[in-house]
Amino acid sequence: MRMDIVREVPRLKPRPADGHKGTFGKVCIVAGSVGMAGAAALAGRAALRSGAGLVRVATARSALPTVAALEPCYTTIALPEDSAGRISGKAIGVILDAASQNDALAIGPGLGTSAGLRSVVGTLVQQDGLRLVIDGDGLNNLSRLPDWPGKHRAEVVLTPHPGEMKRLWSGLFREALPSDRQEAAGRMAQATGSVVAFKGAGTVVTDGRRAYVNSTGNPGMGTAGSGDVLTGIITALMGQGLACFEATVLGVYIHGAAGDIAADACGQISLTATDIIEALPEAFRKSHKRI
Ligand SMILES: NC(=O)C1=CN([C@@H]2O[C@H](COP(=O)(O)OP(=O)(O)OC[C@H]3O[C@@H](n4cnc5c(N)ncnc54)[C@H](OP(=O)(O)O)[C@@H]3O)[C@@H](O)[C@H]2O)[C@@H](O)CC1
Ligand SMILES: Nc1ncnc2c1ncn2[C@@H]1O[C@H](COP(=O)(O)OP(=O)(O)O)[C@@H](O)[C@H]1O
Repeated sequence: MRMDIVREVPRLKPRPADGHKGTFGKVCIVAGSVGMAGAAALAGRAALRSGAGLVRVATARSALPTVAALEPCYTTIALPEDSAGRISGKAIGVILDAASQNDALAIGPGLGTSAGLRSVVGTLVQQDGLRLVIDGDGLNNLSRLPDWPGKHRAEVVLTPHPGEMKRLWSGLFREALPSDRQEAAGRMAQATGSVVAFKGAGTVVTDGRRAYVNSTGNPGMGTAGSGDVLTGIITALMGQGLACFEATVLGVYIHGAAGDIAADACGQISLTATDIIEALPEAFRKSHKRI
């Protein structure tokens, strides 16, 4: 597969002097469940540290007090839940309202999987004009909807790790996942009309035409919640007006750079996803010297 290799990482524009929180993007993150409130908080907090003007975290009603207590700077939206404390299919109306009121929406971190969640994700990908990041269990629910690429109208970014990629792949293709990561990501992007960030050492970002292979990051980032942080970063960059491919390239680069700064400070062994968020200010300042 031939794709143009992108080597330059995009940058955010300097902030206008009269900018305000409405200028820098409203984003909503649909995430979390009882037992995985942390995933929602990590994504929401990472979005704040990545420059979104307003961050809303929509989560299962029972998980909300925990999610809200973990960070005072985002607001929260309580969603109807099922008996296991996962967001239920009945939440779709509130989620569609949130989608129409925000510049970008993410769904997935810590959701769990269920028929109700599958129908929520399936409905979201069909929304014209929606800019949507799908991660974690959002991808696991999506992989059980084999006909979604033919129906999708939203601008979609998929951020699978190898386990999620395998599930997505077997849902769409009757063949094994190619061992070449760039080929796998490129074919997934072409078949689905999405931007794909195939995560791992040397994350590949592609829209099926262009490919970027990331050089930042380290094995210390193989730690619970690290990918939830990436979701928040990419969503915030989309909220600030970057196109899906550019936001994903910059997001993956900054996430790895923050992971490298965090590893310098506390070592790869002790590094946690929270440390990556704490290192985002330095990662942005190094790469955006004038902002
Ligand atoms: N604090 C919280 O609330 C947290 C909540 N979280 C939330 O949990 C949800 C489930 O996500 P998850 O990734 O833990 O489970 P899942 O999708 O079954 O994947 C595991 C499978 O994939 C594979 N695999 C993974 N990476 C691989 C790699 N690099 N290379 C190769 N294989 C790899 C792995 O294979 P194995 O190595 O075990 O053979 C295993 O089979 C999700 O919504 C997330 O947001 C988490 O973020 C944690 C913190
Ligand atoms: N060896 C590595 N080198 C660089 N980045 C890594 C490495 N291992 C993991 N990462 C990054 O850490 C993140 C892990 O995400 P993910 O597996 O989704 O974690 P979680 O589901 O726990 O949030 C990805 O962005 C991945 O690229």
